[in-house]
This record gives sequence, C-alpha cells and structure tokens, in this order.
Amino acid sequence: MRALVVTAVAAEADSVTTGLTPHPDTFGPEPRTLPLGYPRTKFGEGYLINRRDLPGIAFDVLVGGVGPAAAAAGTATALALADYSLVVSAGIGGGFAPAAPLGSLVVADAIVAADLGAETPDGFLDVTELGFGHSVHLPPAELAARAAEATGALLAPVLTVSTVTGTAARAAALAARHPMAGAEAMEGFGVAEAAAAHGLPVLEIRAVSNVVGPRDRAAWRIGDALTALADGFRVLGPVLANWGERHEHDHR
Ligand SMILES: O=C(O)c1cccc(C(=O)CC[C@H]2O[C@@H](n3cnc4c(=O)[nH]cnc43)[C@H](O)[C@@H]2O)c1
Repeated sequence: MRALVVTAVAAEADSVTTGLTPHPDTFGPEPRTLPLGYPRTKFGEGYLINRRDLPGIAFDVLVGGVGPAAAAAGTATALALADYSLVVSAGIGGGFAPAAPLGSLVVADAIVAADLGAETPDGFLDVTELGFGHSVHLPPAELAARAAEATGALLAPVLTVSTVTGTAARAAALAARHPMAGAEAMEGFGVAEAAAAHGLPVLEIRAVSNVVGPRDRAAWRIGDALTALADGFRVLGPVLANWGERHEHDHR
C-alpha cells in the first residue's frame, strides 16, 4: 500500500517523516540519526517529496504549499503521477479552546470548507446551501477513530479556511456555525477535494500551534506543534498500515 501525506511547508513534511522513521527497537537496525537521511525527490515545479517505507506501507510526504488551492493542485498532481490508496492532510493548525489546547492533536471526523460560500444579510451560506457541490468531506469513520485513539487526538471536525482567524468575533462566528470544531487550518479541504476526484479516502491530522482567536503571534508554539506532529506520526504509521492492509482494494 502507498499513502500520500500532504503538508503545506517543508518543516511539517520533515516532522511527519521523522515520526514515520522506524524506531530501531521496533523495526530493525536503522540508526536514530536517520530522520535527516530520508530520500527526498523533486517533481514538477518545486514539489518536494520525502519518502519513507514502513512494513506494509510506503509513505510519500509532499510539500504542497499553503492554502486550499495550492494543496489541491499539489495533491492532484501527485495523485496523477503514482498509485496511492490513501491521502492524508497533515500539519499545524489553530485549536478551538478549550477542546484543543496548544501542542495537542486533532484528527478530523469531518473536513469542512468553512469559508467557501456566500455572505448574506442573514448569515453565511456554504456551497451546498448555494446548490454547488459540497462543503464537507468525511474520512472513513473507523480509520479516523483509530487514528485519534492511537495518537491521543481529539476526534472532531477540522475547518479549512483561506484566511487565518484573527479576531474573537470571527472565532465566535465559526464556533457558532461549527460548534463541534476542533481546529482550523488552510489545506484539508483542498487535499480532500483532490482525493475525492481520484476516488480515494482522506484523513486529516493537525497539531495545534495557536489558539483560534485574536491574533497573538507571541503565543504561537510552532516548535511544540511540530514535535507533536512527529509524535503523532510515530504511532499513526502502523495504524495506517493496518487499515491499509484491510482496505487496500476498497477504492480501486
Ligand atoms: O499571521 C498570523 O496571524 C497567522 C496566525 C496563524 C497562522 C498563520 C499562518 O500563516 C500559518 C498558515 C499555515 O499554518 C496552518 N495554520 C496554523 N495555524 C492556523 C490557524 O490558526 N488558522 C489557519 N491555519 C493555520 C495553515 O494550515 C497554513 O499551512 C498566520
């Protein structure tokens, strides 16, 4: 089985790949220094892919760019070039308080396009309400639940936005519309759209680097979130391999 993990930036891809690097006690004699030695290839205009093989599953970790459009373009390009069975959107994100504190993980039970639609005098209408396409992608429920349980993540909707929330008013509006939301980020829905176009299942995992709310750059904890992301992928690798073994032929 081969899985595509899509991050926005190289630091996230490196955290994911570090987490996927087999621990010597678990998988064999690879030295602990290996995280910096994984194969890295380039395709297209500037796309980078880190490659990492685990028993039963091969991971390509793509740096797809920031925002839903770049993420969709990068994901679709990668999916056109190789045969994958699963697509994962991964990276840092903002956490909705108090459910998703700094440094925690959120696995999406729904990937929601939260600002794709129309503003009206009566409020926001999403694209489904406007009669165009869909505004939500659902990861396989069993996979999302297992991923959340194994990583200790909150299982909750993850919102995709094109504009990072920076005021209490917008955070409140998003929370009112999506009361169960755990996190917001900028790529999940784009990755999910590309995966859906290829008939593939999608998962999203976010490590919380900041609180969704008034902008406060001094309060960001990007390093802690990148560490949490690596820790998450340390246990996620075998979970995905196990799920893939049982579902590899479902989507082809
Ligand atoms: O300038 C700001 O105030 C600001 C606040 C949070 C994040 C940013 C970014 O430009 C990061 C975008 C990048 O990271 C993901 N991310 C991280 N936190 C959030 C968030 O609270 N809301 C949306 N996206 C976030 C995102 O997926 C991008 O890849 C700037």
